[in-house]
Amino acid sequence: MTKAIETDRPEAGLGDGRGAALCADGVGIRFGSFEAVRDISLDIDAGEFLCLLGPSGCGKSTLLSAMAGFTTVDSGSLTVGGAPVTGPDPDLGMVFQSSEALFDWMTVRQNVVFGPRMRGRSRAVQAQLADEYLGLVGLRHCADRFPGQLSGGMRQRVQIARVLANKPNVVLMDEPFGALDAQTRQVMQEETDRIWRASGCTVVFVTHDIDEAILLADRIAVMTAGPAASIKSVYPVDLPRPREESDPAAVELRRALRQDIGEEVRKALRDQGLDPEGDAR
Ligand SMILES: Nc1ncnc2c1ncn2[C@@H]1O[C@H](COP(=O)(O)OP(=O)(O)OP(=O)(O)O)[C@@H](O)[C@H]1O
Repeated sequence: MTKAIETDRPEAGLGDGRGAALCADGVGIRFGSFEAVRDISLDIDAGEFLCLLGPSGCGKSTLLSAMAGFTTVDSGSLTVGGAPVTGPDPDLGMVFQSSEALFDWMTVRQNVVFGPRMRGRSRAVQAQLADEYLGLVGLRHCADRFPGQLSGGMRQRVQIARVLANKPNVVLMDEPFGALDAQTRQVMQEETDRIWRASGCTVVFVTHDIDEAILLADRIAVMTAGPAASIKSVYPVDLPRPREESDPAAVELRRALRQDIGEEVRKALRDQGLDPEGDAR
């Protein structure tokens, strides 16, 4: 008799990790009387890596949080694979800046398989997922350690593995490497490029760092200064991967982005009553 073998096929409604298109159409978000973002429209292709750049406080995290279903939109719509975002969903994975998002009392392996375990996957499937995704982020040897026993960069890798173990079609990353030292950050950027190419999912990545965006993105969307922030411009990044900072096209793109974002930062400072040109006089 042939014994049925449980495969790792996603149950209905969950992602297959292959990427899904994400569409923001006229999105507006308010916090009481404060209008954070206004009329944001973005079409992100399945499997695309999009970076969101903009001045501090413009609304990048707010927009990402709405994409993740944590914040409701007041106008317009957000869809993933054509279906409206109505709340948090394992198909939309979120990687936070702080690795405090990990469960300190669980081992690395238990953290990684938390989502599949909650959805009742068998122990065999959980073991397979832990092995696959800890392997992808290079941490198989740390499976039995606790998050407190890992470095900041390793904890961020565990967060990424935990999100990918849900096989999301879209991964949202909110300044995931902002708290890391420069060397670890560089390694994590290279790892992210490799992991994203291996997984095939759609990524929306918020960062302050222009070089990080040029290294990772297929396209870079620049937001205006808030309040009522919107998308100012979108730059395609037509550079071969892995990317070199010294590539003349990267140098030119960096210059254009610095100028574009610099205008918005100066505008934000003026709105706060500061005079950004004052020091130069
Ligand atoms: N829950 C909230 N209640 C009220 N205002 C909020 C709330 N969350 C965010 N804001 C405001 O919305 C604006 C956008 O904030 P957000 O954190 O999205 O900006 P950001 O671009 O991600 O900032 P940073 O780059 O500094 O992380 C800010 O003015 C912020 O004070």
